[in-house]
Amino acid sequence: MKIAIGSDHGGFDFKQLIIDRLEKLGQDVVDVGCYSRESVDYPEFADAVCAKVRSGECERGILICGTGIGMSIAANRHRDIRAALCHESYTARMSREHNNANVLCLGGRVLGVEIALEIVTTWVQTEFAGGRHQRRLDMLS
Ligand SMILES: O=C(CO)[C@H](O)[C@H](O)[C@H](O)COP(=O)(O)O
Repeated sequence: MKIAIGSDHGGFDFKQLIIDRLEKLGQDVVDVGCYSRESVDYPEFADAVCAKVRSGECERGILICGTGIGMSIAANRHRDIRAALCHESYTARMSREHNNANVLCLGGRVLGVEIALEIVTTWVQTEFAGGRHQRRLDMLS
């Protein structure tokens, strides 16, 4: 699967670790930045990742900022983007099974590295369950 990933400075350190994990899982990663710890503005990177998902170039996206909140607010402003801010694996699994989340948001300043990598692994490996959940998603659009 092709996954777009982006962060601001608050998520920059996690981004490379997550890219490494995604590549180990056999995923194809498109990194839209940022590329240093210099202060930047999260909406720019949320927009870049969401554009790649909406265009179909990437199947899913991952966004990391300090808390994950700014990225999730920004991502969910885009039509057809279902962004899930996750702090543990159960929510990450449900965001895929029930919500067909196509963007995962994480907080680089609030999560431990191992928890973040576990969330990413679960989210990437979980499929949408469909059925009654599709009916509910249809109601959103
Ligand atoms: O948007 C956020 C919070 O909702 C992100 O966590 C940002 O990373 C954070 O606001 C950046 O803060 P900074 O003081 O400019 O480093």
